[in-house]
Amino acid sequence: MLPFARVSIIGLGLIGSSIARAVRQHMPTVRLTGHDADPGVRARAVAIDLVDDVADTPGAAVTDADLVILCVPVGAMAAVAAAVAADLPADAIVSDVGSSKAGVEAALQAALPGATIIPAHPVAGTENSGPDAGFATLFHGRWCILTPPEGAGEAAIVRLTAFWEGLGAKVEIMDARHHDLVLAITSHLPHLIAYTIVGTASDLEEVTQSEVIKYSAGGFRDFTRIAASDPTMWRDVFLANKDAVLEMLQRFSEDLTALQRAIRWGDGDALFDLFTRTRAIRRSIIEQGQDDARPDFGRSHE
Ligand SMILES: NC(=O)C1=CN([C@@H]2O[C@H](COP(=O)(O)OP(=O)(O)OC[C@H]3O[C@@H](n4cnc5c(N)ncnc54)[C@H](O)[C@@H]3O)[C@@H](O)[C@H]2O)C=CC1
Ligand SMILES: O=C(O)C(=O)Cc1ccc(O)cc1
Repeated sequence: MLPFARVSIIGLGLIGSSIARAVRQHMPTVRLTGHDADPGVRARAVAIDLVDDVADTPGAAVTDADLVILCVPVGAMAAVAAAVAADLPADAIVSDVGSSKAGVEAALQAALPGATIIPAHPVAGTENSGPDAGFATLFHGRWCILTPPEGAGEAAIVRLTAFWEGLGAKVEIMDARHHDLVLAITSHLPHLIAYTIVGTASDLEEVTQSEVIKYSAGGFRDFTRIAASDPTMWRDVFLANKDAVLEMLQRFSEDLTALQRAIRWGDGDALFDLFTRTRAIRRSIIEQGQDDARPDFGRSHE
């Protein structure tokens, strides 16, 4: 039996449209309703037949839903939750897909007192955005972390777990604060570093932009993919996960200073030891089959 019969998706960009496509593929009898604040996105959702109904308001999108998933930037979660509050069925489960969790959990609980709220984060995505960027296989074999608030009912957690597993994801349950610390080092800081290095390269006076583009082999090229990620989404993530990101940034700066010293003093052993340790980490990621460099990643569209 399907965990939900009527799913409402608010925010029809990369993640919302990927969920819609995955639901269509894996749970074809589910009735899908969607809403997006951008009229152009709503029109596109109708044109590509993304969902069964595109609602003009957030309230109209949730009136008969048994699962509502908020797929908007984390800074917009509070406003969207407030906008659906009056029309939310009493037995509906409200979830989200935000990349940071503690702040979103607090915002949803404040806007929707008494509602069943189970925040979630599918740790899968690309640097692209919008309804055309999504694809049905995005969540296949990827982790989706649920961060149920204290006292959340077991039945709701079980149903949301079944939903994400039905879309092909592997589910893990975690405390929201711990989630934010883990993701600060594995996702948020890498994005910050990519934004920085690409910004630094574009500000150089002695190296032209065309040289940077022309000679961007390997390393720099990979950074530019990450640094092409959505500005609104990532602005919101850094503001929302401020404490954990600053903590990780502090540690990173200390390690970078140590590396700077090793280079200055010609300490080849220190460099070699670090690079040997990091190579082993990459190899264990590949051994566990979690390598995003698989040929179809981010390119397959259903
Ligand atoms: N991009 C990625 O790789 C991943 C993103 N996430 C999270 O998923 C969420 C959505 O991200 P994407 O789908 O990538 O972004 P996106 O930019 O592709 O889509 C977001 C959509 O939300 C709409 N929107 C913004 N404010 C709204 C509001 N107040 N009411 C209704 N619609 C509104 C926008 O018009 C846009 O169509 C974010 O919270 C992000 O942190 C999670 C995992 C991966
Ligand atoms: O494109 C990439 O490499 C990503 O890292 C995608 C991504 C972005 C944000 C998330 O919260 C989860 C995954």
